[in-house]
Amino acid sequence: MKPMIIRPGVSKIGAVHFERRLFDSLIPLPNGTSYNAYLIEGSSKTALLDTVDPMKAEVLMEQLKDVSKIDYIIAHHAEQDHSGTIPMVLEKYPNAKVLCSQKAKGFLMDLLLLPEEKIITVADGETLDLGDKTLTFIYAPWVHWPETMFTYLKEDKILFTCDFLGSHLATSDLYVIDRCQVYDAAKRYYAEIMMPFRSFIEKNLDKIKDLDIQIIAPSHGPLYDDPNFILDAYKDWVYHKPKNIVVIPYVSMHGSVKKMEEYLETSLIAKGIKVEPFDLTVTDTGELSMALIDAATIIIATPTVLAGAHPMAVYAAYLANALKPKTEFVSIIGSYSWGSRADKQLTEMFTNLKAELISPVFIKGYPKDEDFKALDNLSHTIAQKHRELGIL
Ligand SMILES: Cc1cc2nc3c(=O)[nH]c(=O)nc-3n(C[C@H](O)[C@H](O)[C@H](O)COP(=O)(O)O)c2cc1C
Repeated sequence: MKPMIIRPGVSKIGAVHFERRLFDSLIPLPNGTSYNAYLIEGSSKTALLDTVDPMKAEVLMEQLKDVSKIDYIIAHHAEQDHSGTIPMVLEKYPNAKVLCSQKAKGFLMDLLLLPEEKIITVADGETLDLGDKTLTFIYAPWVHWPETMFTYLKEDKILFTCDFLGSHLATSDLYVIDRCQVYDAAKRYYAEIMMPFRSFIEKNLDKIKDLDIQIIAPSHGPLYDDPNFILDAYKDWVYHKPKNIVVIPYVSMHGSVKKMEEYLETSLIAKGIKVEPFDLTVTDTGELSMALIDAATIIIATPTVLAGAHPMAVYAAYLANALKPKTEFVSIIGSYSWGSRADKQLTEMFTNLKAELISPVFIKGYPKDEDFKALDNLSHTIAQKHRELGIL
């Protein structure tokens, strides 16, 4: 892909990775992704903002073919999808210096084996003069690593936010065109990457609130020429209370737990509650993570396997606990035949959640009348809790 001009002297380069389907050997990428780098050519100095994943190094090097000098490589974040091609760029431009936060210096040396003398650290708020363009570095710790920083380009009112506010979305569009598509991709990205750092996101949103921003340029996905589109979405995901939604990740081997889940689902819907069930055997973890953003209640549903919860239910509980959603209530439903510690095992996993535990419903075998009554009670309790929270 050819460089795309954002403003005179400012272009988006980097690579769009349409065919990639898994990130960090962990995160499904239904829409591919991109590694956005930016070239800022001032009247006296030239800066390259981030690089690309080494898988796409040749795309970046081709774009730099006619760029005669780079004075600075700004490394916003040491993760290799942005920093991994720095060594190759340094080989082409041996006089270039890498500018990064104090914390990033060690990471870049550890991860990429960059020589110390190539790196200059910048302080929070420090500026860099490129001639007719001025960069201000803004430390933004924990979105999503501790060393992350943003760059603000004063003359053009562009904020480069690296992973923050980005989306895993491969598109040839420079800016957001299809808002629904980008909203979904950005929400998925927030859920999987940013949600565990909600308190830091609040601080970082606060830090940039007085900047005059015309364009937000993240390191993944299209740029925002209407910054409020993504800022308002983040405010909703981060600050607003959870919604009247129960997410039920479930797994069933022979139908007992499935029957319990269906019964509970019907009972909750009848009370005016939205239910989002996820059959864990076929669930895209990104879809589940997105659902967790807004869910007031999470119910994990599992059979007993080797005295504990089904491994897929363990994974769902682990994920919910690791992502730290705003969820207010959690519970477990499940089935066993001779003995189980699955409910205890799962409830003990929710160490990060500030959620109230509603008594689990754990039954023997296939559900019977008294078990349906217990599920009705559970649904009644959830409705009451949602009412008290003011969301039902
Ligand atoms: C591989 C396997 C291991 C099981 N291990 C246990 C166990 O350790 N303790 C127990 O009480 N039941 C155990 N069970 C029985 C199931 O938990 C029980 O039949 C439950 O009702 C299954 O729910 P489902 O129909 O939703 O799969 C096991 C069943 C299977 C297939």
